[in-house]
Amino acid sequence: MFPNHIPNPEDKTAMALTRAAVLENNADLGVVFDTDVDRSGVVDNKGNPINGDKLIALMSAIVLKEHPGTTIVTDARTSMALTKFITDRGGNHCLYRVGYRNVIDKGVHLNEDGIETHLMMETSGHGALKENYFLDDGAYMVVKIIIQMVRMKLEGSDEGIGSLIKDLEEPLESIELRMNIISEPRYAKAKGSEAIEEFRKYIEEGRLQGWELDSCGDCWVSEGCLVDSNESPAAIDARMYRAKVTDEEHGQYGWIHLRQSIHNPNIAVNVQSMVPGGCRSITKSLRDKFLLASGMDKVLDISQIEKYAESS
Ligand SMILES: O=P(O)(O)OC[C@H]1O[C@H](O)[C@H](O)[C@@H](O)[C@@H]1O
Repeated sequence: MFPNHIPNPEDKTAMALTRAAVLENNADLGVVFDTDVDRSGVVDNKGNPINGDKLIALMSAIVLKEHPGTTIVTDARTSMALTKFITDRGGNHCLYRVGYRNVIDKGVHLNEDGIETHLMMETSGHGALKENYFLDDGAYMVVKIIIQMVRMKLEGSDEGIGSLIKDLEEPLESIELRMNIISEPRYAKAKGSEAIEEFRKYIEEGRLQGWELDSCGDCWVSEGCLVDSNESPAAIDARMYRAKVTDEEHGQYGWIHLRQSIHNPNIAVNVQSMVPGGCRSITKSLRDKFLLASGMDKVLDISQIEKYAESS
């Protein structure tokens, strides 16, 4: 396909062109890799793109058939629906820090602690399996998918691989915004870290009503699993916290995740909501009750937040 699109399973054009090729050729599967083949995405025989959360769900469905009850580690940008998908199949979902190394290392440590963890995947398409020596390996993921696809065909099913995730709901709303750190480059990391810690403090002090630092069972998204007795954790490369957002009417209807970008002097804000307008109201609260209230708007360029909060 190259050079028709950039090699990236998160890229809409890459997925759309692969979808078109699958439909045109009546193919069983389309595959998208990044340049070094550690990230992957696929397209099923009906042309449905399977990347991000959907790829994690597909791999979870396959791995949970082979290893019932296994723990699956992902980064904390996955949907509430993915957690439900995994737990409905008897799995345990460990939400962890963004960055594929963090996600894979967490799986290694959980296994060392006797918590059987067969799959570690990031929404970016990075993924590793215990059986493949925890290697970050997109090609191995796709081989597993092809084997499952052939198995289904041999069993007489023409439904295609996408049928394994047909009950995965999609978040109604999902956004990512960025706030540049206003600072000389050499101070940007420290300022970013300060902003994220302030965010945590505001939530812990209950200044954002209905917001609570997110956990999954015994795990804290920010710190990793409490059961993890790893004595020499890697230095924290970027600070990040996810908060679940609830109200009386809906219970938990969304979450917000703030983190220092791994590559750039900015803060990434991810928000998901299961109710209409939820992302906007969460963004407004972030602006009014945290960024403006704490004075962090002087340290961060909040123009994207303003624009989204005021859009209709
Ligand atoms: O922090 P960002 O710029 O959004 O990048 C985040 C990404 O950084 C790297 O590319 C890592 O390989 C990914 O695992 C991670 O998801």
